[in-house]
Amino acid sequence: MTQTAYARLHCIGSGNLASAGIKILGKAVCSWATNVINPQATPIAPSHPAPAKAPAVSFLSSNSTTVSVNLEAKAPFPAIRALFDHLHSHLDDVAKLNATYPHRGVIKTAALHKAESDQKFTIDLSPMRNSRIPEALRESLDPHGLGEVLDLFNAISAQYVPTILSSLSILAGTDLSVAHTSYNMNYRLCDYNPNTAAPKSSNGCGAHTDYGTFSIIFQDGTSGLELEETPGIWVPVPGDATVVLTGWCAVILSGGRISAAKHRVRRAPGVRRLSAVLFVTPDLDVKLKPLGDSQPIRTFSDTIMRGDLDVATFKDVMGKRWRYREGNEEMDNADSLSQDNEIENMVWG
Ligand SMILES: O=C(O)CCC(=O)C(=O)O
Ligand SMILES: [Fe+2]
Repeated sequence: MTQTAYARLHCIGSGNLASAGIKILGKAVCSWATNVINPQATPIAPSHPAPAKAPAVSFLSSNSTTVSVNLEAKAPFPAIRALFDHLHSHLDDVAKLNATYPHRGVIKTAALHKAESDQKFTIDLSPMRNSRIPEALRESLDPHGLGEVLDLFNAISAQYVPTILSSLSILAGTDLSVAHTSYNMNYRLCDYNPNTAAPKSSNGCGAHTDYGTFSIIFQDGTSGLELEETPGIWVPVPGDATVVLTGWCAVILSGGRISAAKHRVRRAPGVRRLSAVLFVTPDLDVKLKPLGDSQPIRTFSDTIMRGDLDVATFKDVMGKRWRYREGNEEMDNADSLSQDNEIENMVWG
């Protein structure tokens, strides 16, 4: 993959990131950082060295969990658009792809017939990376954008995941890379296409906090992504920004030193928006409890402190809610709790 353009990347950060080689640009750094990091905590350098050329960081908003970083990477949106366009008009290829992963499906199209769910189409590329897709089928989709998209996924993972983990380790005060040895990742393409069951609905992606360690969100220039700065107050993210958001696993592993931003995507009638998200999660067998020897700065549930919850179980609980919100799975007790409510109960007790 050739990388020619600079993208703005927003990720969790603070003044401490300077010691990871990341240049702080925003004046609001310190006021924001105190919301994320225990000011008393002594940062512990992670065991792996920071890369020589680290991305530059600036702030997205005064007190949310996001800052912006310059990255030499950009998602191939023409290829992503071509892939979605091909699949929207070749339902036989959609059926073939989904048959390779019958458990969940590769392409989610619930928005075509469910007006209440998130009004978007998604393609999950992790089954393709795991070689579940027969070579011939994969190759037949390469000219329609798949090849380019997978190349980008692999390049970004190799180039930026260790850098971001390294920076987050400083915020966490402990080496998070020990919980990320297997590169447990998913790469998801999203098409907020106006052509769904509810064309006028503004609900592109319902409010949620990602469950993993962090997610990198690439956008095609179209706005719609919003962060919850304080409860009920939503701040729009510029449509041309690339964003790193931390998730629940980062909150737990860092003993509460890292927080996680709730976010959502709003649709404008008739406007198509594409995004590509790289989700990074701890290894499935990792016990979700604060790592390292430092005292957690928040009070976690007994289940968390005992280390009774592993990543695979957490993913299972969260995944059911996630698929319900996206319209891809039914739930018996769906009305009683939201995705975040259920996770909050597990994490805080
Ligand atoms: O499409 C976006 O910008 C964000 C999507 C998202 O938050 C998610 O898939 O978890
Ligand atoms: Fe998300």
